[in-house]
Amino acid sequence: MNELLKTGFSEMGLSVSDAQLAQLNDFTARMLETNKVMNLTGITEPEEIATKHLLDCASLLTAADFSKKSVVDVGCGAGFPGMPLHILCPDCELTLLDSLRKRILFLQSCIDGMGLTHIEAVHARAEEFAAAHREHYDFAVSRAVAQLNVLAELSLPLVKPGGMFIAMKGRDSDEELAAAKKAIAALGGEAPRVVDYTIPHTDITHRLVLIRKKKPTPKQYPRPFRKISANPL
Ligand SMILES: C[S@@+](CC[C@H](N)C(=O)[O-])C[C@H]1O[C@@H](n2cnc3c(N)ncnc32)[C@H](O)[C@@H]1O
Repeated sequence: MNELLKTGFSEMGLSVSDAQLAQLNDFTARMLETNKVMNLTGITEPEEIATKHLLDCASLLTAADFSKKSVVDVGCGAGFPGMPLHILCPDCELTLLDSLRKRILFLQSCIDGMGLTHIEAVHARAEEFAAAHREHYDFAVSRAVAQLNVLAELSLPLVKPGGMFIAMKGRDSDEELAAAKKAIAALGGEAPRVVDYTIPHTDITHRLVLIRKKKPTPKQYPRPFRKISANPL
């Protein structure tokens, strides 16, 4: 796995230390061990973890500078993209957020066991977390959580004006983006900028959707989840 990661990061223009590689391995081992008793990931081959999880998530670092910035990972699941992002950029202030308690307990055990700092794992629904953390973060990031019009209402309220929401999507997301245009504008976001990338060592092309927040989100958002899903913006 280390050779794949080293050459992959180098292809992406990212530098990674031996200590960071060891941490990525440590996190992977903890995830696979816990995955035996808890559903964390369907990807269990080390090579696939390297490409489809670790290198994929590292693509965020090619699009923005997270150093010393506050970042929330909305719907982080087993820690993606947040954990690799934080291991590769340890001075970002990261909040891992998920509505499933057992995944947050797993992540807390990784934070404690690996001695990580500048990172917290929070059990909450994003739309409820916004009540106390509205416009608090420089960045929100998210992968594989919801359609963009719904995800924007979960994520953009957490971002400061001038900050950015980055959604990790597939390359086939043109229609989804078009359908989210109105929602993004209503929530205070600028029109998205899209960056497509191919994950090193694969022929998989994914997409970063970068949404700059230009003005505060109106107070009526986010709505309770039943309203968001029944009547998406
Ligand atoms: C398919 S998983 C994706 C996990 C991870 N982001 C990844 O790419 O591997 C979606 C995660 O989003 C979480 N989730 C869904 N809706 C949420 C919400 N409103 N607030 C917080 N977490 C949410 C779920 O509990 C689940 O862990």
